[in-house]
Amino acid sequence: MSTKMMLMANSLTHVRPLTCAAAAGSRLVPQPPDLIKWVKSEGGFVHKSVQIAQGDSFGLGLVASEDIPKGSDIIALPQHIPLKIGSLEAETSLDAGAHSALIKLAQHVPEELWAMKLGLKLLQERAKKGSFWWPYISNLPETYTVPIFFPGEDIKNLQYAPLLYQVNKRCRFLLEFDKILKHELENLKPDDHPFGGQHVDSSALGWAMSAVSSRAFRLYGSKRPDGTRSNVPMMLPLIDMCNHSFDPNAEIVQEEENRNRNMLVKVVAGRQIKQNDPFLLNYGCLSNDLFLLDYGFVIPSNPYDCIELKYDAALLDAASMAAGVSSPKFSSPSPWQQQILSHLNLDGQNSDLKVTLGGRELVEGRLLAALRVVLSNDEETVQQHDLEALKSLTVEVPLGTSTEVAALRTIVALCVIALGHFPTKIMEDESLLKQNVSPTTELALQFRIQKKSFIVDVMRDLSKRVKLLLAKESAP
Ligand SMILES: C[S@@+](CC[C@H](N)C(=O)[O-])C[C@H]1O[C@@H](n2cnc3c(N)ncnc32)[C@H](O)[C@@H]1O
Repeated sequence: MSTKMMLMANSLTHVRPLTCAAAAGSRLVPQPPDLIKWVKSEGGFVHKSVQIAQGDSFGLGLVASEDIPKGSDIIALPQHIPLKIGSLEAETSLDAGAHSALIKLAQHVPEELWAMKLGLKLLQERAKKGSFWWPYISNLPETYTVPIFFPGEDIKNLQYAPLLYQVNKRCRFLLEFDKILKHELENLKPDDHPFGGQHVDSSALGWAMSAVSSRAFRLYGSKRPDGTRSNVPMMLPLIDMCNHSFDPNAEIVQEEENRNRNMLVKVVAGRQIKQNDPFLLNYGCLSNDLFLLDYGFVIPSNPYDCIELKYDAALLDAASMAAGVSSPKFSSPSPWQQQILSHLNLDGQNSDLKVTLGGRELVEGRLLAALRVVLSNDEETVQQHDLEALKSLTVEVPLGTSTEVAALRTIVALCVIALGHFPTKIMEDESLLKQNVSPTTELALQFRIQKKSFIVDVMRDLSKRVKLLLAKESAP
C-alpha cells in the first residue's frame, strides 16, 4: 500500500471544510482571533509579559517581553478551556447522539494511537459552527511536518526500518479508519452525525492526529471515587504555543482551585526568565523517532536517542566472530544459558526480541546480560551473579575481562552491521543537505544523519571501554 498521503482539497462546500490546501507554516484561518485575549476572556490568567512571536525555525512560540522571576505564574487555564474527550457535550443532552457516535468511533482506535481518539473530538469541534474552541482551533497550524505527510520518496529517505515501520503503520491505520468512518456514519441521522454531516477522509484524520500528537499533554483528569485521578490527554490552548527544550525554563503544574475544587492547568517559571527569552517546556525525554513521528522535528545530538536491534542468534554469531570470538554459541546455547535467556525474555514462545542501544542505558540490560552469559563458558561464575548485576554496564567485568571485551566488541560489530543497513554515508547526506532540498527531504536527511552519528558515538564509547579494560589488565 502506498504510504504517501498528501493534504488535499476536498469538494465540500460547508463553511468549515475539514481539509484544504495550505501554505507551509500557515494557520487554519489567515487572521485567527487573538488567543491571549480569548484565554483571558474565559477567565484564564496570562502574565502581562507573554507574547506570541514567530521564531526563526520552530514556528510560533511564546516569548517574555520583560524579566520574570522564578516561580511566577505565566499562564493558568481554568478547567473548561482544555480540549479533551468528554468536555461540555457530555453534560448537555443536545449533542448526546453525536457524542456517543464519536465515542463509538474512538473505540476503533488502538490505545497506542491515543492522539487519534482526541483527534476525533478536535475534528468534531473544527466542523461545528459556533464551537466554543473555534478561537483556539483557528489558530492551529494547517499542516504538520510529521512523516505521514512526507512524499513517498522522503519516507524512503528516512532509511531506518523501525521508523519506516511506524510510519507505514500509521498511514495504513488512517486509510483503514477512513473506510470504517464511512461505514459507521452513512446511516446516521443528521443530528447524530459527529462531524455535522461532513465527510472526513484520511487526510483530515491525519491532520487531526498530528495536531494532537504534536500539541497535547497527558495530565490528571477528574477524580475517581477512590480519590485517584485518571490520566487524560488534553489540548491546552496558548500553553501549547511553547516550544520544546531539554533545558526548559518553564513547567506545567496542575493545581486544585480552592473556590470550586476545579483543576487549574498552569505554566510556571522554573527559573528566572530574561526579557526576549522564549518560554520553553520539556515535551519529554524522547528519541528522535518519537519526536519526528509525533512532533515533526529532530533534535541534533539528542541524549535520549536510541536504535532498535533484533536479538537474532545468527546475527549475533556473525557479529561475535567479526569481533574475534572463535566459536560463539548464540545459535546453540547450553541449557543453563538458555534458561537465563528465557529469564531475560530473549528465548521461548512469547519472547521480546526487540533490544535497544542508547536511551537511559548505553546498552539495554537484557542484551548486555545475554552477551555476557553466552560468551562466558563458566557456569559457576555466572551463577554467582544476580541478573540485575549482569544487566548493568556500571557493574564492570562481572564475568571477567575477556568475556567483557568479547561482549563489548560484539556490540561494536552489531553497530557496524547496523550502519551497513543505511544505503548512504553521513558525509554523502551532509553534502545532500547543502543542496537546495525540500523541507521534508531536509528532515529525513537530518533524521538519518543523527541516527548514524548516534551509532558511531555508541561504537566510540564501547571501543574506549574496551581499550581501558585491556590497559587495566596489562598494567603491572
Ligand atoms: C506544541 S507546538 C509549539 C508551537 C508551535 N511552534 C506553533 O507554531 O504552533 C509543537 C511544534 O512546535 C515545533 N517545535 C517545538 N519545539 C521545537 C524544537 N525544539 N525544534 C523544532 N521544532 C520545534 C514543532 O513544529 C512542533 O510540532
